[in-house]
Amino acid sequence: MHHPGIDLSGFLEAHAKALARARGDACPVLVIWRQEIGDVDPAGLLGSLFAPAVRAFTWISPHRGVVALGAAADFSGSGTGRFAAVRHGWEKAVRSVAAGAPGLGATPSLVGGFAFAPRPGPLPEALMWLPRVLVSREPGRPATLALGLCVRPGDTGPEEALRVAAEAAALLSSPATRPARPPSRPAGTVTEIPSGAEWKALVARAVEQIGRGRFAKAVLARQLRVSTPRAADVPAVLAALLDAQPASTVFAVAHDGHAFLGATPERLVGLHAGRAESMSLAASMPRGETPDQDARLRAALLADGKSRREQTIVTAALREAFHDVCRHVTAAGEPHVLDLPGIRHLRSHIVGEVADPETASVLDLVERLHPTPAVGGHPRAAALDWLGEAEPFDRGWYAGPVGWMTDDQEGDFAVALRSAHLHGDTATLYAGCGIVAGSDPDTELAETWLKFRPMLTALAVPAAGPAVRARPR
Ligand SMILES: C=C(O[C@H]1C=CC=C(C(=O)O)[C@@H]1O)C(=O)O
Repeated sequence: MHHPGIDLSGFLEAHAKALARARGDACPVLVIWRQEIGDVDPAGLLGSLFAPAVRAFTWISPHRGVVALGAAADFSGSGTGRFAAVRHGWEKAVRSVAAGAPGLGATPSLVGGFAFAPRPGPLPEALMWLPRVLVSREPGRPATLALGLCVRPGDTGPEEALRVAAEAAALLSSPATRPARPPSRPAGTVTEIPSGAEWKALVARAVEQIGRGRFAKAVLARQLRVSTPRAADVPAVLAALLDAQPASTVFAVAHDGHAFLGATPERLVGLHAGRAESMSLAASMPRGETPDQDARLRAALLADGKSRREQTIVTAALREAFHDVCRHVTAAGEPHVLDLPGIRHLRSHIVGEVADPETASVLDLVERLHPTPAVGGHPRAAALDWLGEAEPFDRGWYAGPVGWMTDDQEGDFAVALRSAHLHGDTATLYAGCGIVAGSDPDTELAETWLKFRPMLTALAVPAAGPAVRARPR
């Protein structure tokens, strides 16, 4: 890996100006220093990112890699206003930011995400932050480095800036090798919450509620709690996910001794140069064992009326939300099949131009879209109400928005699916299934195992055990 050194004098100059301003105005000033650093692969830095008690972030999609270390300033919020609170907090902060290299302003500044529901859990219900060190790269372009720092009126000199620069230098000079996969180890105990039988009964209850007209679709989730002999190695799990799921977005948030990570195929929304993009992803089918069987299952998914209805509900909701804030909305009526290792889904794209790019914020789009009927249900309120009664756990950050944004309120958020929450020696995995009229409890239960499997494999939990062996259809 070859990269130009950090422009320390430029960063220190920006810091000195910010310090003068902080003293003059008697209030803190944020500094963001950006520069191009050439040929640096964010995924190659994962091995040095996840030290205990350090805030860290990863978001690596086929179109952008972002890794970040430490936090210079947090932006949070609570309750139903949490998205707007982060948006306004960041808007206000940006007005007084002292930024170097403004030409690189379209690169990520804030990273983080949101819990599924507006409720605090082990991780906050909303947490976006300005990292101390952020490396970002789009394929075919040089990587950029962003250094973040909060300068306070009482600061005496550049010590903190020098520490940030040293953290960046240490990260960039870390060996650019992906960590080795962890050796397979005994699973310890695996607990299903709720049990397979109980969850199937809930699926049947959802179908009954649908029959009574309470809602048309609800995405019912369950947990797998895996306790392992020792804490999982986050970089190794991420490396395994990157290897196995190249078409997905591999993400991780480490905060306060908790890590939440996964490899999701679903993009919630991206806003770039005034163009908003989302996807309608729903309905699942396993991959075949042979090319012939695989082709048959693929055709069966496209032809399956129940699957098509399940996905159409998502497309319609996205289209409606896009029409509220965008013009020239295009949403393909016919879905494509997204083939992933072990599983496939129906997918279609929704694109629009935001009506007012000057005032648009990706967080406004996130707020409007989340939770889509791919993870909540339809109608939204009725489905969420029932899920709140039915699911015997809090979803935490599972199925919530996780991503990044720029100084200009553009950015990209994925839906945190195929994910796990790691704390100590416990990994809590999540999987949910869209239930509509005609859903079959046995098939849905088998589908949860298809969705758990990539994370179980990445955690090196042996694929034995009666439940893990269960195969659908
Ligand atoms: C809710 C999940 O998947 C969603 C995305 C694609 C297909 C889905 C399904 O077939 O039910 C779900 O709507 C999950 O993976 O936990």
